[in-house]
Amino acid sequence: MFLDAPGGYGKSTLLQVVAADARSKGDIVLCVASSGIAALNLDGGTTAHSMFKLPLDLGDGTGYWNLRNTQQRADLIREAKLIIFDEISMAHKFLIEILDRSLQDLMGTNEVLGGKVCLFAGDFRQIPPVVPSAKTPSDVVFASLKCSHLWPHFRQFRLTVPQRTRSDDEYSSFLLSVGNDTLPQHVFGEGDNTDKVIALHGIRSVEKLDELIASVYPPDILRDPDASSTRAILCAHNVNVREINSAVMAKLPGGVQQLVSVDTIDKEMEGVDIDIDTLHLAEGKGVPNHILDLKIGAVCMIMRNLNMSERLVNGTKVIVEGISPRLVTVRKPGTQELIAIPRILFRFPVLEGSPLQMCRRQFPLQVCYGMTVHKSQGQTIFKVGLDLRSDCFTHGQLYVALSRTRRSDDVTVLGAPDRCVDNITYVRNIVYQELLDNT
Ligand SMILES: Nc1ncnc2c1ncn2[C@@H]1O[C@H](COP(=O)(O)OP(=O)(O)OP(=O)(O)O)[C@@H](O)[C@H]1O
Repeated sequence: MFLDAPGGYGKSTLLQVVAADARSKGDIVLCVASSGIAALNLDGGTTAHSMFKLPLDLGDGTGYWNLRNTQQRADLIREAKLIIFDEISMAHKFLIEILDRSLQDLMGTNEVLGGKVCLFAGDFRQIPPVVPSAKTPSDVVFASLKCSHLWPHFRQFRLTVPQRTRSDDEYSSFLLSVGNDTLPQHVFGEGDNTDKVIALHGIRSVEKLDELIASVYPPDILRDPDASSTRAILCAHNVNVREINSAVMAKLPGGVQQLVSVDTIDKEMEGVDIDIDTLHLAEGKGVPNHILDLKIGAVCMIMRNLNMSERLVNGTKVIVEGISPRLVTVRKPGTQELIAIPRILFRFPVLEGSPLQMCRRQFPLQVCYGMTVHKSQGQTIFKVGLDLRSDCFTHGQLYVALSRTRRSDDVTVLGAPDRCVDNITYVRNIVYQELLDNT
C-alpha cells in the first residue's frame, strides 16, 4: 500500500495511529524511514538501513542482503505483521528493490516484498533521493520508487485534507500549486540569461540578510534557545547556511569557544605527502569543520545517528550547555537532562571523488540557525526564513521549504536583489513532471 498526500496532510501522524492500533492488538509492526530524523516521527522508528541491516553502498541495485545473518533480527522480520516506511519518496529505488529481494529470500517466496503487508508513505512533490553522480534530471527521476518495477504493485490511498496549514486555506492552495507547478511563470533577464520564476505572493519579502535573521530570530527569541530551536532559516545551498550561522552566532550573547579537530591522513594512505593545512581545509558531506565555533546556549544539530533509542540522530536539535576540549554537554529542547557528546571519527575523501581518504576527530555538531531545505523535510517548523539569494536547484526544494510552516504569516523570504519587485519575491521552482505523473 502507498499512502500518498502532499506535505503536511498528516501522513506520518496516520502511520503512527495505524502502528499503535496494530500494536495494541499484539501485532509486531516495524517502523522505518529513509532518514534518522524522519524515523523519529514514528514510535520505535529507525532507519531502513538499520532495521534491515542493508548495505550503505547500494551498488547497481541488483543484489540482495542476507537477512538471516542476524538470527534475532531475521525472526523479528519474519514475525512482523506490518512494515511501515515513511518518507519513501526520498529513498533510492535500489534500496526498496534490494529490500524486496531480501524479504523474498527470508520468507522463501517470490511474492513482492516477501508477501509482507507493507504501508509506505511519501509525497513525490517533495525532494527526491539524493544521487551524487546525477548529471541530468533523468538521473534523479530514474532513482525514484516511481521508476521501479515495484511501483505498479502498490495500491494507492490518498489523504485529501491539509492538516499543518488547516488554519490558512489560501496558503494550502498556494502550496499545492507550487508542488504541482501550476503557478504562472514569469521571465526575468534577457537573451541567453533568462530565467523562469514564480511569484511568492502573500509572503513577506525582505531585502537584507540582517532583516531575515531579525524576523526569524528577534533578540528575545535569540536569548531563549528552546524558542530558537522551533525556528529555522532554510537555504538551498550550504554556503548560505554557513553565512547565516556565523551571523547568528555573532549576535548570541557570550564568548565563542573554538573546538579544533585532529586531522590525519588515513592509515591506508600513509606515505602520501600532503600538507596538514589541506587536511584542515577539507570539507566532507555530513562532516563537521576543522574549527567548530560554539557558545553556551547555541542551538546545534547532531551530524550522525548516535543513538536511535535516545533519539539522538542526524538532524536532532540540541542546545549547548557545556564546552570542553573533550566533551560538549547538550540537552534536547524542552528537556533538562544533560547528554555528553564525545568527539567521533569521520573518514572521508580529502577532495570530493578523490581516492585519498582522511580522518577527522571532531564533535558531530553543527550550529543550526540556518539549515538546508533537505534537512527540514518531514518537519513542522514554527517560523521559517527562506534564504533564496541562490535559487533552489532540485525538484521539490521550494515546495518542501514553503510547506514546513502552518501559515503564510510564518514565512519570510530573502531573494536575489533583482528578483524583488513591489515587495514580491520571484524565485525558481524546479519540478520534474515525470515524478508527478499519477500523483
Ligand atoms: N488528523 C490530524 N488532526 C490534527 N492535526 C494533525 C492531524 N494530522 C496531522 N496533524 C498535524 O499536522 C502536522 C503535519 O502532520 P504530519 O507530519 O503527519 O504530515 P505529513 O503529511 O507527514 O507531512 P510531511 O509530508 O511534511 O512530512 C503536524 O503538526 C501534525 O501534528
